[in-house]
Amino acid sequence: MTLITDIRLRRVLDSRGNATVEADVLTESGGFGRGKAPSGASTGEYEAIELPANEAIAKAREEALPRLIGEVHAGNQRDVDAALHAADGTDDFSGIGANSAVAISMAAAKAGADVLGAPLYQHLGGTFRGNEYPTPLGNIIGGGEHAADATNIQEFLAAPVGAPSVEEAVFANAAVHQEVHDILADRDLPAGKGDEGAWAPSVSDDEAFEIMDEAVETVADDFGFAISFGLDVAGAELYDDEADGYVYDDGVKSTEEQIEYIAGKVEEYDLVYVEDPLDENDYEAFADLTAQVGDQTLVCGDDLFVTNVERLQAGINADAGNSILIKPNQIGTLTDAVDAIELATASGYESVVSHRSGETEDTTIAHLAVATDAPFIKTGAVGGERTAKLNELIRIEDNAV
Ligand SMILES: C=C(OP(=O)(O)O)C(=O)O
Ligand SMILES: [Mg+2]
Repeated sequence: MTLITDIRLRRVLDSRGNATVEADVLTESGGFGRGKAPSGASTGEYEAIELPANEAIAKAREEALPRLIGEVHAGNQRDVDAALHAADGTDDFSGIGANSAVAISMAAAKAGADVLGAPLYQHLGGTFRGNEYPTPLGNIIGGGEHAADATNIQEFLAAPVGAPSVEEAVFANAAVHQEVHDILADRDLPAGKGDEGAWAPSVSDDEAFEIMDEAVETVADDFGFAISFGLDVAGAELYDDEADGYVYDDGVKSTEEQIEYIAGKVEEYDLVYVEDPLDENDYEAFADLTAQVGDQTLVCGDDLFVTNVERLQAGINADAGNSILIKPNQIGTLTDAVDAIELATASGYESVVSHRSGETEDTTIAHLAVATDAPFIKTGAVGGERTAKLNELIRIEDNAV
């Protein structure tokens, strides 16, 4: 029933206005699924390779489609993804492009779910999955590679840890976003938005910490539950080999100073989440910070682990971090992403399923987070390509998909 009978690939727009790959998968019994590849800006050095959309489409048509159409069942996700790897023939999807691979992988999963008549999260997670919903981490203030002339730290993320439901959590994050707008207006600080819809004011990181703290407290009082906050430092973007340290507007921090700085902020603001606080090649520094604050906060590897089981295993061996960011396009297929989540869970690491800064209206990651019982999902706070996932989570919670 789920035998793949056709795959169509096309170029569509992402949220930055760049071209990305959209895949349609059709099955023998009329099942249909559509997936779109997102795209990063602060990409990790070890990520799977995204090709220009036209090139990725041409390569996938030539190499992958003959191995999938009439050959593989969309309901067997591991077979679909193994065929994508075989068609690619490299370690990093540079043959057909991770953008073609992930679009086809997600489209096949949706086609499989369509034939089964089940929601995607049910197809991916099975009937024995847990009944947890992820807490959404909402990007509220940001800079780094996502906005010019703004904070050095890439993302200040609201974390509504006390929310009684996904719906309340999503609305709390939107309220924090609005509250920050009001605080910025009171301080006469004009702000545009970065790639993910976060405010991108020209303020110091210290001022951004203060503003976040004030905003989450105000909204927590209004909503009546705890809201904390966290960071994506995107440390690899700040680290500079020549400077031998982390380059901030107000000076360079050595690795030891960076560890001390982040540990200090975890204490001062009770941060619940710190992503990529250090460079993507520095397992040792991650381990040092984790030893200091890992019992208080999630120390999450994004560019460090790139959703890759080998890099995650190296981190587990080194006690580096205690959680992993999961971005399916960073590794190329849903199977690889789920393998990383399973290794993380088995090793006591938490998984945080994530969007990219360049996004589409695709909602697969909302389903993946629920399917795998991920405790957090990072998918913005506002903006159509972000609310596509947030609203889908609300629907999943409401049994309305
Ligand atoms: C979402 C992120 O940004 P990008 O997609 O640019 O890597 C991130 O760094 O976590
Ligand atoms: Mg990151």
